[in-house]
Amino acid sequence: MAFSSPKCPYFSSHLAPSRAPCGNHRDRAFAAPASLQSSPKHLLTRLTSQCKGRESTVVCRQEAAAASATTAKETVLNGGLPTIPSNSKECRDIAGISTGEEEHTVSITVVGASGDLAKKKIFPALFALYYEGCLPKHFTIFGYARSKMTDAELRNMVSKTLTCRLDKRENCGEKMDQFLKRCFYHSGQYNSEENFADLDKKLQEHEGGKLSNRIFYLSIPPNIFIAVVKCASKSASSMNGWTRVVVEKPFGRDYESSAALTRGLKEYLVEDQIFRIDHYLGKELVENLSVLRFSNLVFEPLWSRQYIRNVQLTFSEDFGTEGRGGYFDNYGIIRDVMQNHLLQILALFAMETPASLDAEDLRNEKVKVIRSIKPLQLENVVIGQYKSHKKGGITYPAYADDTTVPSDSLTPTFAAAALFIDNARWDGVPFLMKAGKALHTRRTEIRVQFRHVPGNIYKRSFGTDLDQATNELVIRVQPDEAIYLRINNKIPGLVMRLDHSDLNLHYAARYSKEIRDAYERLLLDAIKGERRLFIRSDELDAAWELFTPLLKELEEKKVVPELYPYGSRGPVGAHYLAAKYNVRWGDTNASE
Ligand SMILES: NC(=O)C1=CN([C@@H]2O[C@H](COP(=O)(O)OP(=O)(O)OC[C@H]3O[C@@H](n4cnc5c(N)ncnc54)[C@H](OP(=O)(O)O)[C@@H]3O)[C@@H](O)[C@H]2O)C=CC1
Ligand SMILES: O=C1O[C@H](COP(=O)(O)O)[C@@H](O)[C@H](O)[C@H]1O
Repeated sequence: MAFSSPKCPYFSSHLAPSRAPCGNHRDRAFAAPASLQSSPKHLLTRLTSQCKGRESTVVCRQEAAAASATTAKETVLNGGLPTIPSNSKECRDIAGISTGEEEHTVSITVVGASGDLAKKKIFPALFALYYEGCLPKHFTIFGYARSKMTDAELRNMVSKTLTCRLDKRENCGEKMDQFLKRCFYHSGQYNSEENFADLDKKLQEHEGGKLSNRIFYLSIPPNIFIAVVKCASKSASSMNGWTRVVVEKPFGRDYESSAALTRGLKEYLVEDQIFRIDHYLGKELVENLSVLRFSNLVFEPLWSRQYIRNVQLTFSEDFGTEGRGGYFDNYGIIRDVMQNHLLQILALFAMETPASLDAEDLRNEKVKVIRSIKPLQLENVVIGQYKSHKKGGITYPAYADDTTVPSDSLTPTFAAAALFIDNARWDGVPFLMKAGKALHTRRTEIRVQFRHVPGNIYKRSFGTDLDQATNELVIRVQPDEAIYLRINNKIPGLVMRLDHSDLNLHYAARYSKEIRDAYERLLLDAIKGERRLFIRSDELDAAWELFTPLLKELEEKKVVPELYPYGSRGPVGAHYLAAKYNVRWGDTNASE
């Protein structure tokens, strides 16, 4: 069975039944009539000739597939495999592509292969999957970009960023060579159907007439997403298997541009083919959030306004936007981190229990809770921008010192916000978000501060500051992944003195395994067709609906960000904001 390699446990173990790909067959736009499945080459010729010259090749292909489906009653199109009921073993196999290894191929085209993300994340993640035996037997990776490069040059470029697992290094060099032999390059324009048709020919050669499944990973600036999707769908989509498109953020810069992007994508794709990446969803501890909540009796009953005083979601980086100023100045930290990464974490934290782990059930709950968030008020938001700072003989630059940033830029590099969820579970509980660049440390965490113990008989032992004595649950997403619960205990001895201690699940101590990069998990899921960790379009709409009015107000009123020194803890305003809701940021304690 393909993909059920004994070395790669992920296909069998955590593959939640995925109804979407089998239940509604929405991948049809790029699929093939079953009657023709036995002869992909024949199919290719037929469909191409039928659709040639038609205004919408995609629609033409859909029609061809639909017509064939009515004649061949037992037909199905996702991957050209037989119809099977939702949630069945076979359905999972289709989602996981684990049918006859010899008959199918997966081709992954990294569009924008010459770029930073491709080099830094995508190729290394693909190699890590290969190294673990998680890619199918017949796979091919193509880099696509305008830069002129030979296959050898691509391989040379890619080889510089591949690394071996710390915990498994055997045969690494050999594996790298084998992996690189499966990587190819095709140079082309992003808006040229002809260039994509040439790519298609090369892909077909590699597929060798086998059932073809294709992923296009759009690692390019968003203004060219639609041109690429149009060309890829018209000229290089699979004729007899599935075609999926992985889309990188940013998905627009406000509600309108995001909706326009979605509309543009949906001219050529159906929703189930679109895999919008928010790489924070692929982070180990973000995925673990639901496990923590829903599989531990000790937490779920406490997960509400009754016991939780506030929730803090913080993202901080100890470096600025150097080298990315041009991109960043058009977006700012609210769009770059809050509207996506932190909001997604909030949604997972605060949602109701999904009916199942099915992607649609989970995403339904996330959408619901995002929609329940009260409109963001300007007075509940603080923005900042880092300024130059000299420390230890080094001068750290101001954001506006970047030559690609206008010197009078008002773009926030820091933001803090208080959000409130208008539902029975969370009424009145402040969810405080804080995200910033060029701060004193790099850390992402979720911090839950519980209420005071009512009528606490030990209150005298805590002095006047009862907040110091409340329990805190911290999920440290990165670095040094950990989940710890702060409790009160007696200091051993004959006198009654209390202390705070942490019950600590420290991943490095508990597990010898390296934590996987988020892109590995997400790429694997895209190959399997597992959509749980990808953003659905209505989720995206809800996220933009929440943030767009605030962003517009900030821009229209030209709100001036509070300056904070590079390497500091950010603007003081963030503390006043928290204090307004009787909250103290937990990450500002000296011990943190
Ligand atoms: N880099 C990162 O860490 C992250 C990136 N992202 C997103 O991922 C995507 C890719 O990021 P990244 O690799 O940094 O981007 P790059 O700016 O490096 O662009 C990728 C490739 O796209 C082509 N390209 C760049 N600008 C243009 C343009 N104006 N018109 C046409 N083609 C262009 C270039 O290839 P060529 O000239 O060879 O065609 C370039 O190598 C972007 O959407 C980005 O926002 C998201 C999260 C993190
Ligand atoms: O999406 C983004 O994320 C990175 C941070 O990602 P991480 O995995 O390194 O934590 C951030 O630096 C960047 O500004 C943003 O676009």
